[in-house]
Amino acid sequence: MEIISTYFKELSDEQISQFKQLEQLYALWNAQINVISRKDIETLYERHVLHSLGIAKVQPFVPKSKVLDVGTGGGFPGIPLAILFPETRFLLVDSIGKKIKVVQEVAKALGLQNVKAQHIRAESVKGEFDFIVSRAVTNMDDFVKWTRKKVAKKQRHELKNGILYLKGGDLTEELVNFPKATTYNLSDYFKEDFFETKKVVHVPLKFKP
Ligand SMILES: C[S@@+](CC[C@H](N)C(=O)[O-])C[C@H]1O[C@@H](n2cnc3c(N)ncnc32)[C@H](O)[C@@H]1O
Repeated sequence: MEIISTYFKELSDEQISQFKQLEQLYALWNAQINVISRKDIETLYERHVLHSLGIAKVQPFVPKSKVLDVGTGGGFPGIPLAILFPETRFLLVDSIGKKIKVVQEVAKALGLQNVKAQHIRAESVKGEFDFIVSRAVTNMDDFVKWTRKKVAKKQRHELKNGILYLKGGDLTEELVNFPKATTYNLSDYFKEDFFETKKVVHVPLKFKP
């Protein structure tokens, strides 16, 4: 847990308590429904929580903004971001119902009022969002097809509305169709080896009615 307060120094007592509770909650739920690999539970704070919060280093969310997490699995990156940004509204979706059940239980146990979790395929989600976040779901071509009509018109952040995707490795080929994409290295923010190849990709998307 210390790793989180090292990189995020302004946490309230409530946020610290919520981050602390994650270890127990995921140990409990992961034993019933495998949402993260068993060995990853030991590195939960580095590889799941801090990794998710990499998005916040690239673009902090402002109050009243709306964020969609596509293919959230057990709640990553959506749950850590929802703790960090209690005034942003998060919709976490996944096509597997039992994973959404875990997300709902975790959000309830933490008392997160700003999280809704829905069992639905990304393609069927209705609504408009400032940003669509994700990790480990699909390639950028498909992801853009799923999400391009879900971007809000009103611009409230420094970065243009669109996608903030946690990815790793060499993305040259994957991003060839997205000349406006910008890649941010998480190693610029976090010193742990795990982040050496990890990135946040920002793809601005125009509002489409
Ligand atoms: C590898 S897991 C990643 C989970 C989580 N984002 C993480 O990083 O821990 C991929 C998740 O995407 C979900 N998924 C795949 N295609 C989807 C779609 N079209 N709509 C919603 N969820 C989808 C899967 O059910 C699965 O839970």
